[in-house]
Amino acid sequence: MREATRSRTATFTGSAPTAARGSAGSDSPSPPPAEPILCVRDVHRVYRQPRVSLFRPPSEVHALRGVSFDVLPGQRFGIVGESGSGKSTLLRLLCALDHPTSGTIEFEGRRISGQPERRLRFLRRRLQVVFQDPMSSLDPRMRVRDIVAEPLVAQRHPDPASRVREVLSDVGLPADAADRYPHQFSGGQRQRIAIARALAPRPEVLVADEPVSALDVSVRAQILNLLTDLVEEYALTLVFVSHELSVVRHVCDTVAVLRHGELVEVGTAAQIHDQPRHPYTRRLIAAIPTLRRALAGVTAGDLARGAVGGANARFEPSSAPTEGVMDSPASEEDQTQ
Ligand SMILES: Nc1ncnc2c1ncn2[C@@H]1O[C@H](COP(=O)(O)OP(=O)(O)OP(=O)(O)O)[C@@H](O)[C@H]1O
Repeated sequence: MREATRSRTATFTGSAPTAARGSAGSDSPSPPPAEPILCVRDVHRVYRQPRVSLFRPPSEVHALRGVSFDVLPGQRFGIVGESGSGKSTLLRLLCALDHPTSGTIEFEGRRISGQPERRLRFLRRRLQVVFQDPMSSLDPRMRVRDIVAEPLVAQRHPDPASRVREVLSDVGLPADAADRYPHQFSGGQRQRIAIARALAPRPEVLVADEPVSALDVSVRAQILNLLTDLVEEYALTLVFVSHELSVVRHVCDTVAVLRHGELVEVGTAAQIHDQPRHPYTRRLIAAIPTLRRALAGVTAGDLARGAVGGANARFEPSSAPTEGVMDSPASEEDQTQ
């Protein structure tokens, strides 16, 4: 059965260059292609449910079906798909929090799939995750200082306290935030804490799992802006998972479209948006309300270059990608001072 599925597998390599890496002049010889930082090959994940009663036979869910792609250093790689398409499953595999039923995943050429935890220590600092819901990802009994310091202590950082202060400032939180507990913050601020914790050990890869979808619409733009700024500042490789193509389009330079556990299309964000090849991608684009579609035509690169709305153009709440109404001003709640 696995073989039958494999034969339907398409292989993609996300090879779009990032804006950050820039392009050589037409006369210069092109630089050698970068080695992928993440390499996913023919990955399947089958969830097997044991028989729980005489009347309930064992069942299987084939959540990923032969997924293959590369993520290059510095790339902002978006994975988009509807609910149940396998995004969270794929994300857990990329972070080695779960392992494929078959296929391989490598981080800088070192296999991380199917490895015991003791062989994954090198990965834990270098790849960090921001989860969807900051309320459930932050321990309510711990002060922010200890939450953010956790990965630093694990790696025996020489001065966790000063690194905590530094990274809290990087995410726009006041210094006294360190003494408080997660419930004393707004949703947007809690996501800033989660981002601070992820960035504290200075990872090379940041994986973000629907990082704004649990947030109030009025603070989503602020968190997206913060993430894109920090990706630049920390020279991160970003893997960004979302069910909203318009969000992915804003944040990422490369987009992979996942449907029923298969990658149906991978391309530059502009290609996917302007010339989608797969009918499913076209349906995702058609599902973006018209105004959003026009705004989604503005690339993050345009914004960064100041080609739209001046040099300091930002995602505004009214243009921030969302499913819902986004025209309300940024809430006072998320002001950090
Ligand atoms: N632990 C599990 N046991 C059994 N089936 C699972 C498990 N986790 C996920 N699935 C199934 O695998 C498929 C893919 O689920 P997954 O959560 O990866 O999708 P998703 O795209 O992240 O969805 P959502 O956006 O709703 O979170 C679904 O059919 C889901 O029911």
